[in-house]
Amino acid sequence: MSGAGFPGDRPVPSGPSAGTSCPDSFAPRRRVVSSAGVRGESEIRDVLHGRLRAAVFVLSLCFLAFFVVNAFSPGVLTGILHLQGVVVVMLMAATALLSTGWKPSSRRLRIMEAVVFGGVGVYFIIAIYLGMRLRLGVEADGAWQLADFLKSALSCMLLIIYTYAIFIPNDARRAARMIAPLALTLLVAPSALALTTPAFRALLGTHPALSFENLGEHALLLTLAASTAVYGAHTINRYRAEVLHSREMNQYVLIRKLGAGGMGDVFLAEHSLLKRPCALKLINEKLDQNPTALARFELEVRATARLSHWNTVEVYDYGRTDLGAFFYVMEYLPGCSLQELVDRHGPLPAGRVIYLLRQACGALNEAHQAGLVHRDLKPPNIFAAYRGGQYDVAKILDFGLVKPIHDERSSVLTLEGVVTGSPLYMAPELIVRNHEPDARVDVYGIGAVAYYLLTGRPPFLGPDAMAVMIAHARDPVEPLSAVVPGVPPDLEEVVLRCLEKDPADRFQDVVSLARALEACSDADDWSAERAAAWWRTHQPIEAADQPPPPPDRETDREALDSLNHVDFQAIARPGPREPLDPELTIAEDRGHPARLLPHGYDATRDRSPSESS
Ligand SMILES: Nc1ncnc2c1ncn2[C@@H]1O[C@H](COP(=O)(O)OP(=O)(O)OP(=O)(O)O)[C@@H](O)[C@H]1O
Repeated sequence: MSGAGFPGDRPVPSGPSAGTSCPDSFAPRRRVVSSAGVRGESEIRDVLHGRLRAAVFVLSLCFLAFFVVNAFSPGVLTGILHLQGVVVVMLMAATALLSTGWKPSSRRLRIMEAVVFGGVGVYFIIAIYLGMRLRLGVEADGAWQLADFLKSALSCMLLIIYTYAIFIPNDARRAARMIAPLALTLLVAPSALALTTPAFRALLGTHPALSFENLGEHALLLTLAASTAVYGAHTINRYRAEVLHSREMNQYVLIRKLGAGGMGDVFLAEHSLLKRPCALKLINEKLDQNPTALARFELEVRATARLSHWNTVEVYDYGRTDLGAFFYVMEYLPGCSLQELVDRHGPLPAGRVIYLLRQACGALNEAHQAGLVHRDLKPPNIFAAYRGGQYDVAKILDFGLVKPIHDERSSVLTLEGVVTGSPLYMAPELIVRNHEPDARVDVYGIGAVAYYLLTGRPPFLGPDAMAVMIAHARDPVEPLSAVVPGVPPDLEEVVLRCLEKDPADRFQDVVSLARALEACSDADDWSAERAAAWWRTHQPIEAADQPPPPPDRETDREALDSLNHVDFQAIARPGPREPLDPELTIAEDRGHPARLLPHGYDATRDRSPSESS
């Protein structure tokens, strides 16, 4: 047991001065490598490259067909024919270029896409303008010819719009940004003609062929086509995203969903090469569009990655999927959160609370020494995990609200509403803002979590979030022994001191809090052995979450022998990958064993404190 009051056999800072006297000991030992993003980027590029090539090829065939038909039709302007010929040659050249080994960046591909479709739009403006002027000159049935011409121009434009929507991968917003100007090109030429040609103006709205009802119908059709094209692009994009999310995310294979939080879904996943299980948190699509939420997400990842304490969840990686969704990967924690532990088994005995929270203090001490305050400590954010062959290893996660103590920028980032964090466990100074939040906010958080673990309810309850927050700021907390008889007085005193309204009246840091917990009479009442016995009887950890068995030496030797006969060329040229089959469920496909914790677990089961000990 360390002098700072933190249990566990891992190297942890051993005193209040650990961080300040030797800041290097808190230097980041892990680095977040966003390799996933790198691979995702090349995948996006490849998808875009192939799709753009197909789109340009289809367009060049369509334009070639019209060029051939027009070349043999009388009455087509030579100027338009020449222009069409130029467009055909350019589209074919672009198809040929995209079919060579040339590997442009995504940005260049997007520029090329804009040039191709923008060029087609410009061609349409010129061709429609010239074509309309030509037909206007025909004396007898000019207006009817003009209307027919507009109708066929409309059909061609619909073909182009749908080609764009089907082939080019886009989200709805980007699809709209490209499709709307394409659709509007149909309005540009008639508007220009109306401005420059009085004869056309005279026909507009008066001649039955150019009546406003007729033109309005065209406009309606165009608007509907453009809207369905945008919606279609969005749907294709989302369906593809769902298929990808359901199976693979860069180099991670998703096995099953672990749960969902405020920022997004969490999946049990496996690195495809390392075969290491991990938890992958995928940020919500809605938040994806929100720069503040994204900044908060990155802050969460970076803040956690700066910490190296055994009782802080380890971050392995972060990046973006090929569709641009953010995710990060952390160590997978077999076990459950303290919230789930109390939900399933009722309030915890004093010794176990002390055992878990002293470890949490160790992790927080490192964060505080590094200038970070968690600010959102709550039972769901602390895990009782099975790690390194030990049970009840406390792990702090979700550093989403971590705030560097003197970082103005990040304090703004956490301000998405009036206050951030869970109202049930929130320190008064976060609500009243009469005091700059510092590490003592987390001392309050630990006290509130301890209150919940010992009594099964948070320190303050109320009809809504505001009522609870006001209670934190104003009302005296009900003594724990009044809620649950039998809470040891010394532990109750520690918890109530953590929950003092004025930070000056609390423990001034988590080191003194850990020492006070260690000094409680029940501190030695729980141990690694007791934890192991409890988990075995109450909630066995599945074999899938146990360390893998030692390797079979015979198999190893065979594997080594086989290395002498490796077909390196085959490795350099991997065969085609099996297509994704959205019908398969992830778990079935992976042949993964059943869940660690069954869904629909009866929360009222095993509720008595005695049973949970
Ligand atoms: N590293 C992990 N290992 C195992 N399970 C995890 C891990 N991280 C999260 N989970 C589980 O995934 C679910 C969602 O976690 P998450 O942290 O997003 O929830 P939350 O704390 O409610 O989120 P938030 O604080 O953003 O509102 C929870 O049930 C949690 O138990």
